[in-house]
Amino acid sequence: MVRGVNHTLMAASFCPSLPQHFKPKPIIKFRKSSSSFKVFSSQSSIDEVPTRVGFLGLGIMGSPMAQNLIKAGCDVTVWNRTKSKCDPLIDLGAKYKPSPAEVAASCDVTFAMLADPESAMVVACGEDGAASGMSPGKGYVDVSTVDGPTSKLINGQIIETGALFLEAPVSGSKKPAEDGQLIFLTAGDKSLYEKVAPYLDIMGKSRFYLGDVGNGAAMKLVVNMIMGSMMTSFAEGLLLSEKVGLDPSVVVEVISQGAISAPMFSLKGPAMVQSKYPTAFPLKHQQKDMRLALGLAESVSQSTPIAAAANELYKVAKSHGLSDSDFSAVIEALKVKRKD
Ligand SMILES: NC(=O)C1=CN([C@@H]2O[C@H](COP(=O)(O)OP(=O)(O)OC[C@H]3O[C@@H](n4cnc5c(N)ncnc54)[C@H](OP(=O)(O)O)[C@@H]3O)[C@@H](O)[C@H]2O)C=CC1
Ligand SMILES: O=CCCC(=O)O
Repeated sequence: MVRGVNHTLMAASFCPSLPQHFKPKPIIKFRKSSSSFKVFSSQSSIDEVPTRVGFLGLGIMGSPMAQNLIKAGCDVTVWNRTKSKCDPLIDLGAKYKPSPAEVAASCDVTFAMLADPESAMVVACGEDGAASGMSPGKGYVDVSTVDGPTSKLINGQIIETGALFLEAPVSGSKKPAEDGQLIFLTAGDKSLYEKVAPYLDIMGKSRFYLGDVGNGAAMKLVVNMIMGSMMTSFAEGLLLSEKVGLDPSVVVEVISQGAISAPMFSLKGPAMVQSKYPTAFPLKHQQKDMRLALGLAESVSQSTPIAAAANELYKVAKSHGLSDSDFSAVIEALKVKRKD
C-alpha cells in the first residue's frame, strides 16, 4: 500500500556561500505513477528514482529513518537481527524479508544502519548478507558509522556483484532521525548518490558528497572525535563547578549564552546535572568512534592526545556498566567515590 502520496517536505533556503559539495534539503513530492515513483524536486525537474527500498538495522537510528521513508510513501522492505523491531514498521506498511540477502534481492536500493564495523561487515558480506542478493542495477548505501578500511571492504564486495556502493554515515542523533533532520556525509559512487538523493532528503536536512569511499567515514570520525572530547571537557567543568560551590545548572545556562554554546550542552546538560542519561547516542558507540578516530589519526601519524584521554574515560564508563546509557554518562567516570 502506498502512503503519504503528495507528501511535501521542508524547503531549504538557498545560501550562495555554501561549498559545492553541500546540498541543502530540496522540496520533494512523491507521486505514484503507473509503475514507479517520480520525484519532483526544486533542484532537478523530474527524475526516475529506484522504487523499492530496503532497510537493514532497526535500532535507535534505523527505526525512525525507515519510518520516515514509509511515511513519505516509499515502498520499504525491512530486516533486523532481532525480528521484533520490524513489527512496528510492518504495522506502518513495510514489507519484511528474513535475511539481508532477500531484502537486497527484492529491492532496487538497500540502506544499512548497523552498530559497528563488525556488524556492518557481517550484514553486508556474511552468510545471507546483502551482497548475496546484489546484482547490476542495484545499490547499497551503508549509513552506519564505521572506519574507512571497513567501508572499502564492503564497497569491494558490493561492486564485485555489479551493484553500486555509497557510504553515507550521519551526523545527528535520535531526535534529528525522527524529525528527518540528519546530515549525510556521503562518499563513493556518484551516480548512486544522485539516485538516492531523494531518499536522503526525506531522512535528512542536508547532504555532503565527499568523493572516494573512506572520505565519508573519515569525516564522520573526525566530527565524533571532537564531540566525544567536548563532552568529557563539559563533564569535567560541571563536576568542578559543583566542588567549588557553584550551581552546575547555572554553568549550563552561562555556557548557553556565550561563545562556546552548543546544542549538545543545552540538550544534555540539565539531565547530566541530575545524573540522568536517557539514551540517544549509546556510550558504547561513542567509545567505538573514539577508538576508530584514534586509529585514523595513527594511520597518518597525527597526534590526538585530547581524544586519547577522552577515550580512556569512555572505557572506564563502559567498565562501570554504562555502555547502553547515553554517552553523556561519561561524567560518571569522573565521579570519585566518597568514603562514608
Ligand atoms: N544513536 C545515535 O545518536 C547515532 C548513531 N550513529 C551510528 O549509527 C549506527 C547505529 O546506531 P544506533 O541505531 O544508535 O545503534 P543501536 O545499538 O540502537 O542499533 C544497532 C543496530 O545494529 C544491529 N546489530 C548489532 N550487532 C549486529 C550483528 N552482529 N548482526 C546484525 N545486526 C547487528 C542491531 O540489531 P539488534 O536490534 O538485533 O540488536 C541494531 O539494529 C552506529 O554505527 C552508530 O555509531 C550515528 C549517528 C547518531
Ligand atoms: O554519531 C552520533 C552523533 C550524534 C550527534 O551528532 O548528535
